[in-house]
Amino acid sequence: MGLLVDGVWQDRWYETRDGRFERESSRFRDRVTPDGSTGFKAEAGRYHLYVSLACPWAHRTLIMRRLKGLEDMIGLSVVHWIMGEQGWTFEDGPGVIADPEGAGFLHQVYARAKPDYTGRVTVPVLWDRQRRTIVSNESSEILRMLGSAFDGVGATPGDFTPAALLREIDDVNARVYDTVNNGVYKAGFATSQGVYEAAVHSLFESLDWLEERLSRRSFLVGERLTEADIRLVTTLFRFDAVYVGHFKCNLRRLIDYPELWDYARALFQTPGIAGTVDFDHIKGHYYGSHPTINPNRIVPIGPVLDWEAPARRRV
Ligand SMILES: N[C@@H](CCC(=O)N[C@@H](CS)C(=O)NCC(=O)O)C(=O)O
Repeated sequence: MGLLVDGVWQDRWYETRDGRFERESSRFRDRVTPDGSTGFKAEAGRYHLYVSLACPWAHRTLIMRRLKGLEDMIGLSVVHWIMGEQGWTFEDGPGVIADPEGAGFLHQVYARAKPDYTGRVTVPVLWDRQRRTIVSNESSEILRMLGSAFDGVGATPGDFTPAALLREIDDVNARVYDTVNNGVYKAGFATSQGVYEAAVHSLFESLDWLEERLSRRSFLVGERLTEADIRLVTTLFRFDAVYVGHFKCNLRRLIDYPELWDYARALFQTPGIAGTVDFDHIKGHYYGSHPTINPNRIVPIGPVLDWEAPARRRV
């Protein structure tokens, strides 16, 4: 694990300030648009997505690529689940899909885009084959692009951010991002008791709030699947397998929340989504890549969860 400094890889663990993990903001923030006014026009075959199947941020973009039927239009590379001294790699293994240009490490893809890049080397990455650069490495923005930019060139119809619901989607996303998606990391990477406890309390207050919300409705916003659901569920998929144990988010498990558990299964069973979930990469990554938390890298066998058990909700 490390980062690039002026294009040179340095092996370094996350630094915390007062015991607090602070997520660095993404550096590549361009946009693909239907008309190409940003310099990145939506075209079939032009873009390539780099993901880790372990990573909840990358997972959202993979789900959107699937739901919008973009698999033939946007290429895919999948890194190895272990993030070691060289960061993400393309070392061969089940489920790994190599870089089409033969990079061994993801940091080489970043350096290809910007030879003097300084910053963390994260997934997901949306790569432009034509301009040979990174369009974006910010999952929330890649998600929006995949959700609509390719509609004029053959994407599957379906709007996951309808204008009438956008304000509410953004509001739910903001709380879910801070306390749930990133909340589990704040708890897991905390290096002081107080910081850990505060993160866990905020996380479970939000899960209680989501449980209550889902007792009155099938999905987070409106009576349909929206981007807000896609953003929440990647954390729920990982919750009992990883966050309860490895990140010590153990006040309750996902399966202790009847509505959230039903909701997570309904999304899992939505055509196409189960194929994006890889519990071997998920467990192998977290338990194997964080030596300060799990120095012996032993991967627990359980929990045994029945993701195929019928859900009351239907997407
Ligand atoms: N804000 C970014 C965060 C992405 C992120 O942190 N990804 C993690 C994997 S779950 C990563 O690649 N970390 C490598 C590192 O921080 O060095 C996004 O949402 O796209």
